[in-house]
Amino acid sequence: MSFSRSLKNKAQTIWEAGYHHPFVQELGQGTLKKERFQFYLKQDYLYLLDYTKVYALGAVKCKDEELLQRFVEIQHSILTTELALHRQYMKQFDIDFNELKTTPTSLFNRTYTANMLAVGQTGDLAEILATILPCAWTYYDYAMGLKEKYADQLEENFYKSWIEMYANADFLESFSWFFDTLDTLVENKSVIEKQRIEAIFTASVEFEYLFWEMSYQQNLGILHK
Ligand SMILES: Cc1ncc(C[n+]2csc(CCO)c2C)c(N)n1
Repeated sequence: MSFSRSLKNKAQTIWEAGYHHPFVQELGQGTLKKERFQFYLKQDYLYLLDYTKVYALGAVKCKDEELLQRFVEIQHSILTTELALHRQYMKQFDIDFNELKTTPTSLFNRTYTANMLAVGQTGDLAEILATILPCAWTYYDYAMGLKEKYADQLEENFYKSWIEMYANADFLESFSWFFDTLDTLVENKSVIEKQRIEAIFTASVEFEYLFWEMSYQQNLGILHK
């Protein structure tokens, strides 16, 4: 198995814990409390705006035109397609879009994006790919798992469009690009450098787990009750 494809196995314990987190499982069953999803939606919107900036930092470091195109394309698709679905859900929940301007970004959310932005600033392209890859990969993996596990309940599930957006086969094509690009970028790296990349990847998988936990607890930070 190639270096990039084996990264999931390196983070297996926390990867599986994320899938079994009550937020994820209840989303799959359609039983997740609306307040928890509302909290998630607002925090995730704020998260995604920062997340797209990591692609911009990657774009600055691209020496190859095709790579540059990809970074900018993915950034654009998040800013359009993915955020559009979030806005649609906000409408269903009567969340005024302007509310986002006064919603504090939770302490943990800031920690996660600050970590990715730091890798974006100081890392090379392989490290940048390693920090952003778990975001796309865990979502695809979890959404595919939920779609299959709760197939007989999917039609009545309030969160069906969320699951279907992330269990989208189009992602597969982008994954082969992610995997192949990362494998090429690590070709001449030492064992120590590769270990650093694995640690960056695993940290993002852990951050993803904690994002579910934060949303389930609706935890803005220790000073907010
Ligand atoms: C906390 C958090 N992590 C990951 C995603 C999912 N996601 C973000 S961008 C993207 C597409 C390509 O990178 C996907 C699948 C999210 N919404 N929120």
